[in-house]
Amino acid sequence: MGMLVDGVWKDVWYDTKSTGGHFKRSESAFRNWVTADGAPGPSGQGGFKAEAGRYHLYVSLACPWAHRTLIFRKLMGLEEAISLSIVDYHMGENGWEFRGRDGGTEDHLNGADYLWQVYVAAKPDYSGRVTVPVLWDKKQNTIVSNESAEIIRMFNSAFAEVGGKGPDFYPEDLREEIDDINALVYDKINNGVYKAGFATKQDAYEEHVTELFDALDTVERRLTSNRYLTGDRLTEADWRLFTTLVRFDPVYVGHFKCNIRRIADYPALSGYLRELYQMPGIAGTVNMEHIKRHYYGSHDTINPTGIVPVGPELDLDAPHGRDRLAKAA
Ligand SMILES: N[C@@H](CCC(=O)N[C@@H](CS)C(=O)NCC(=O)O)C(=O)O
Repeated sequence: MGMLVDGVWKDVWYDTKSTGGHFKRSESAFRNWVTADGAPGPSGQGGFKAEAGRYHLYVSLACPWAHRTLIFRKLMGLEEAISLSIVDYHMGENGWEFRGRDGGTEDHLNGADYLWQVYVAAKPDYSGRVTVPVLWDKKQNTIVSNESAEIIRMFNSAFAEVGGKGPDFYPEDLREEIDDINALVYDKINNGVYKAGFATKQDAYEEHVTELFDALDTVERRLTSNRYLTGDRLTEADWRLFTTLVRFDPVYVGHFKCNIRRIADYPALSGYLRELYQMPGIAGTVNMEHIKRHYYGSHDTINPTGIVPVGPELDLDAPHGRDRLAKAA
């Protein structure tokens, strides 16, 4: 674990001293958008037109943020159009690295050993964290974006004319509702598990773990009468929640001490998790070995022995029982 300072790699853990034991996530630095015609998107520079074969995605199979982008690449039929490299599950003193073992790959494109080298190739004096996912442009040899929330919107809509297919997961008429639910889910659940798990003071941990479970209770109530978060249509809000839920019982309950309840204890959330997992193509994006080995093996300050627990037994293929709620539109 570390970061780049003026293009030089430094092995440092997150600073929680200056924030009273609270983990504060940094803003993503590369915020350009691929668009259908290459016009600038909501932020950054223009010039990134959607073209088949032009873009490359770097992911970790362990990471919930990168997992979103892998799901959208799959659901929008972009596997041929957007090539992929997968970092090793272990993140050590050099940060994310390419080792080509157990489902991880080499860096097919830039030939890097470490992901930080890809960031330096894009911006030689880059300072900041080196995170996955990364969307790389082979034409301009640079990083388009390292913000998963924005990459999934690009995959959702920019590639329709170059082979992208699939439903619209961010439909006009639901945008306000999706944005509202995303705000809660991001702050209290997706990032909430990290705020609990990376806290270094008891009161900081307790504050975030309590907020996390309040938010899970809210979402459970919503999913008791709604098939999906915004009603009967599956949207990006659901996929954003899914990548945290699927990691919850195997990792966050133990490793991040998010153990007030398990997802298995929530009837609606656990059925909903199984329904999403069982949708075509999704199980193939979930690699439980990478997920467990990464978290338990890479955070020395939390789990110094690196021992990976054997359990829990999970059966994500069990019937989900969600059919009794409204059918997907
Ligand atoms: N805002 C980013 C966050 C990505 C992120 O934090 N990824 C983690 C892996 S789960 C990472 O690469 N962390 C390395 C680090 O912070 O040094 C996004 O959603 O794309």
